[in-house]
Amino acid sequence: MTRYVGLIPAAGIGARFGAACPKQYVKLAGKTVLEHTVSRLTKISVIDLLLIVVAEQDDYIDSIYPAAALPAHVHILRCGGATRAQTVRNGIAQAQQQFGLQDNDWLLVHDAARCCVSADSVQRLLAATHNHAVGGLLALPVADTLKQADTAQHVCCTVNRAGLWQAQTPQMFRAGILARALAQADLEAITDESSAVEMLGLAPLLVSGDVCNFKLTSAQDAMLATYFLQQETGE
Ligand SMILES: Nc1ccn([C@@H]2O[C@H](COP(=O)(O)OP(=O)(O)OP(=O)(O)O)[C@@H](O)[C@H]2O)c(=O)n1
Ligand SMILES: C[C@](O)(CO)[C@H](O)COP(=O)(O)O
Repeated sequence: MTRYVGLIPAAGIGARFGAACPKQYVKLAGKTVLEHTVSRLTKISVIDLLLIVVAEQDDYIDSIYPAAALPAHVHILRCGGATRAQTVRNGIAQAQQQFGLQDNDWLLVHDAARCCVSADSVQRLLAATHNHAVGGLLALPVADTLKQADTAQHVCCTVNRAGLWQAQTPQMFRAGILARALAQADLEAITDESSAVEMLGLAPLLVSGDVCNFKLTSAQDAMLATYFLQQETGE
């Protein structure tokens, strides 16, 4: 039977965020970013295995999730890599060995840093892709006019935004396709799963996401994320 497996890359250092700890461990609306993200994905009932991939030397995770604190289908893997793509590749490899991840299983890769993802948007992705030959990702059509900057940060041209989308996560692919794509890709160069799959000559489906599913990247994002999180908890 095909499984739906969630994989949360949570091994970054949050350099652009600039906090004293990696941004996935920053507290917003009473819980860490990671706890919010995990809580949202555990609400997706079709996901029957959820893997949190942290850095091998992660000093934070055990205090947040003491051994018995996680639901039975949620597991922590200490195999994060130097890049996000390496973290995902390492997580897939360990999932194959430790949890019998099969090529036909669906894998939903979701950034720990996207802690405001809505269950509705994940359900839209699941509904749109569960019979799709390749898989797909949540994304937003570009709404602003886009400028290409020169080295002096002056406008050198305006980019035609027609047909341009901003990729979000989850990005959902059959485990076999994604494993093959990541085995062939330059893991220092790609910044999402879809780009590796595209390099196989495949065309992932774009599924409309939500503006609240933005990625916590710099410190100024914390206020907006807190706002969205408080809407959810009604605080
Ligand atoms: N080697 C890495 C780098 C990133 N990530 C994860 O990938 C997601 C998106 O990456 P990004 O926003 O770039 O996070 P950081 O790499 O931590 O941020 P920065 O680039 O500012 O250091 C985050 O949840 C991050 O924890 C990861 O698992 N392994
Ligand atoms: C995967 C991603 O969130 C899609 O927009 C984005 O590519 C991650 O980029 P980052 O530089 O690792 O944050």
